[in-house]
Amino acid sequence: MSDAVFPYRSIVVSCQAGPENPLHGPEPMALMARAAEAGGAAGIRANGPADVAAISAVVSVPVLGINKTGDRDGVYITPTFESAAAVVRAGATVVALDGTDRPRPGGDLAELIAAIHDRLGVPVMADVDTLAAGRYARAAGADLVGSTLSGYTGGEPVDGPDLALVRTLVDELDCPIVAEGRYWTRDDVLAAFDAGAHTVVVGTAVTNPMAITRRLVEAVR
Ligand SMILES: CC(=O)N[C@H](C=O)[C@@H](O)[C@H](O)[C@H](O)COP(=O)(O)O
Repeated sequence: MSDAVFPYRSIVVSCQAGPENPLHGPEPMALMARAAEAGGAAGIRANGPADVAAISAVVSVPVLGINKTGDRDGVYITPTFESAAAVVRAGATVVALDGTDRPRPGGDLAELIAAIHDRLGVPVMADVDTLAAGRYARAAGADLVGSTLSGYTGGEPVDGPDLALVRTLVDELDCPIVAEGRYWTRDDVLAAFDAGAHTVVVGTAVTNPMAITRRLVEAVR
């Protein structure tokens, strides 16, 4: 398997903190990113132009930019060309976006990906929830496909990573597959690579002390 944006079998760390998190803001996220890079992360996933700019200024690994906007019930991860352009202007060298076939504010997925390729000159990772969405996104021109949205587009909350989806995406699609979403342990990560993942993105388990603490506190209740 060739390197594609990230080296084969690498860990990318997602450095994101919402407004409810005391670590919210570009400076804490830039420190998180530096720590992740020092620990061996091959890339950083980050949300919004301010965080992407702060992180891009202090790390030398690729920054996978997203731009979350709009209603969480619909397409909110980099839904439009402008949202993608803003994170590329801020320093992202690859863009991730919602690759599902749900209605999207910016129009057709294939047109959006083509515009990002042609006008911004960066590769695109499609965040998907199912094999059908993975096929749709790859046909629309996505360079990488990730399992990011599995468990987040309806239905019951899911516990643990969706390794089955990673496996089927690897089997069915002719592009690197990124395992993302609820990876917490070394075993989780190794299982993703065993399933054929090219890269694993880990967020909460590395960069969200609030969630890590809550998990431990709840375990001993
Ligand atoms: C569904 C959605 O919006 N996922 C987001 C995508 O950028 C982030 O909130 C996640 O933290 C990221 O995918 C990493 O996943 P985890 O934090 O589980 O390791």
